[in-house]
Amino acid sequence: MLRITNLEKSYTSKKVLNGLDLNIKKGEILGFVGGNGAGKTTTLNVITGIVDYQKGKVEINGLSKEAGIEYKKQFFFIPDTINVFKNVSGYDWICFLMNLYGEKDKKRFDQFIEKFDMQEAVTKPMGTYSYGMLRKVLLIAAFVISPPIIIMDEPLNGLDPNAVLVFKELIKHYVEMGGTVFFSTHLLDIAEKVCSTVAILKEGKIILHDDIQNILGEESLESIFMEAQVYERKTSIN
Ligand SMILES: Nc1ncnc2c1ncn2[C@@H]1O[C@H](COP(=O)(O)OP(=O)(O)OP(=O)(O)O)[C@@H](O)[C@H]1O
Repeated sequence: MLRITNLEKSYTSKKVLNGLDLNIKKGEILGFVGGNGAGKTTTLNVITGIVDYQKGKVEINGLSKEAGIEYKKQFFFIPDTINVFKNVSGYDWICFLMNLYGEKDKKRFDQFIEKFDMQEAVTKPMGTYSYGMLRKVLLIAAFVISPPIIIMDEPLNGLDPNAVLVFKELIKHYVEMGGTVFFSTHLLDIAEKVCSTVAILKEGKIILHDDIQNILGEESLESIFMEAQVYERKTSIN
């Protein structure tokens, strides 16, 4: 579904991604973890075309960014920092996105608005939204559009407990319907509960990518993560 090969990215003289390889299969819910500054956001920004890179290859469903809009239609991205049209309502904005992606299921749209408890806010300008409300609008857009892969940077930031439950439910349903999820997180307990696979990024490379069951065994993801910061473990996917 998503294949990254030998990716290198530097900001001026600082090399952040150093030959990163990652192969995400259809149906995976991949939790992308790594210490502060490991390069998670940079990786997501490279995949989604927000920043450029010096070397390597990024493909989604065999398409690279040179395919233009067809490449962009393969994913929906929820960034950590959200810039929105302040005078446009969440409702109008999602309608616009649905048109862009060719999605027509308004019934599902209404259901998701209700699930995220956004009935009142959704018709108001997005400039009046709290951070959590903006995150909910983006999640509603992602699940309504339902592209081949949903990519998210710290998707649980700002969500209340009810929204976290809805998030888990909708991810499960989306993957059952053929979707793939790739998200960065610092919340290892959530990753443990939501993800089917985990990839650990260290010094610009993936040092572990495996099924959550294989990784966990007797240990928590937290202790695996701490251990991986010290010792490199062999990746068994890729
Ligand atoms: N625009 C930029 N210009 C220069 N350096 C940058 C830029 N963006 C990120 N970096 C550097 O690249 C490295 C990786 O940053 P990145 O935000 O990708 O890490 P991260 O794993 O997402 O971190 P965190 O978990 O703290 O959010 C850091 O050392 C950061 O200082």
